[in-house]
Amino acid sequence: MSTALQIHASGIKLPVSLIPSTTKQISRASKRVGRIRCSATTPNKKYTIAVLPGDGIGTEVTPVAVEALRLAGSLEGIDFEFKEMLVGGAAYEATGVPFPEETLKAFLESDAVYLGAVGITKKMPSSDHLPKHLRPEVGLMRIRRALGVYANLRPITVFPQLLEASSLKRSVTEEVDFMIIRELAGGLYYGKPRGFGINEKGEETGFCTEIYSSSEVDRVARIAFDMAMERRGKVCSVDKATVLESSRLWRKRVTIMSEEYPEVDLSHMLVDTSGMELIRYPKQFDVLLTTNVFGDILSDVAAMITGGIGMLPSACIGGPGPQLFEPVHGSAPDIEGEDVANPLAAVLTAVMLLRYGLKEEAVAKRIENAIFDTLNEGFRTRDIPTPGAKIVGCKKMGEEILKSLYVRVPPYQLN
Ligand SMILES: NC(=O)C1=CN([C@@H]2O[C@H](COP(=O)(O)OP(=O)(O)OC[C@H]3O[C@@H](n4cnc5c(N)ncnc54)[C@H](O)[C@@H]3O)[C@@H](O)[C@H]2O)C=CC1
Ligand SMILES: CC(C)CC(=O)C(=O)O
Ligand SMILES: [Mg+2]
Repeated sequence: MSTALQIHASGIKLPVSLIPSTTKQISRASKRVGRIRCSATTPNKKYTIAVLPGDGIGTEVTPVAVEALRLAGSLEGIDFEFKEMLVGGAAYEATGVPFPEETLKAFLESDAVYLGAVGITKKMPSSDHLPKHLRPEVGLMRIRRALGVYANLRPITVFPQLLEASSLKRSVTEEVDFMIIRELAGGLYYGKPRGFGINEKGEETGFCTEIYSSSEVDRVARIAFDMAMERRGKVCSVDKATVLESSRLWRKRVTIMSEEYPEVDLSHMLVDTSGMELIRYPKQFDVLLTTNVFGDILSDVAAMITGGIGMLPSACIGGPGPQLFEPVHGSAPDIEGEDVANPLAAVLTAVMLLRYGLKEEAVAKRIENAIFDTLNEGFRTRDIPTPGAKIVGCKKMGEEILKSLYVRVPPYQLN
């Protein structure tokens, strides 16, 4: 079905006058399109979301997620206020620091924080000339710290439409569905001492410290065990306990925690083996719990099961206030500005914001269904090609998701 389209401020085209903000508008639109089925009422709930597009493709994929949230929310009687803020290289350029005070203040008034990506860009292809505290990535690390989030949920879910998009065989990837839980607030990325020095031979050295305390391990392990209870009851804890003291403590605390969860089957795996097992037989995993650095690396490996890094969303949870939601990918300077980035990781991140942050499952389901439907219609970005697919850009993919939300919603998916 074709609908007139209007260019929204974000550059994404929305179906004209199908931008419902009131019940009347929705029912008018519904009559015109004839296929809209929704349970919208006058907006009765309002959420404020701090939105930080960041750098590179972060600025391209974030508007898609925002428009999906706005539209799906309005269909469920939820009104979002989006407060756009600076972070990373964009913030450094405008304010001289990658994490400005105003951005932090905005967090305190928000119900959730959404971040696109930070990092190097075509304009700033390296940040090596900057002191560490001014690098774009430090903006993100500070945000995670400021929000007190310590568990990063990275679901590895294979869409059946994308089985041919993976570099792995269908028989390996089919029906894979597991959750990587990456410790996010400690370990190698934050440990002290760290820095540069000169050794006894007069050579330059660089050093970092991986340090975990028992409480840091316990709190993230609890999230993993609780999640396993809701899923298939298995936790695989990944470490390098044969070599690292920090991993020995990790393994000990996870084992102690497992005593509180007799229904959960706990196993331990060394990180190098886990890299291999993720590619050999990923179906064995249900919840994969691991440290900050191992989780960072293994989730990019696991991305290839799903088709690519453009498919992985994440939720950073556990903090006392608003939680943080960010796609797993970075600023991708190699494709920045070309309108080819895959926005699905960003939109799936919006789903996680709704599900884990705001507990608005109905809206989350609407967006999830719209993604499913868009893939069913054959639309793909170029990073996830499948035979016979229609390869489209980032904006067009966004428009198709919005159309799925409005127009193509299969009846079985809604009330
Ligand atoms: N959460 C964050 O903000 C993250 C930031 N970074 C930063 O991003 C910058 C670039 O790092 P890279 O190693 O290049 O990692 P990257 O994730 O930005 O890109 C890796 C590769 O995946 C592709 N890719 C990434 N996202 C994609 C998408 N949505 N659609 C299609 N293709 C996609 C890129 O084109 C590139 O070839 C660095 O400054 C890094 O520190 C990296 C990872 C996460
Ligand atoms: C700034 C980096 C630690 C970001 C990253 O690679 C990630 O969180 O996956
Ligand atoms: Mg990473």
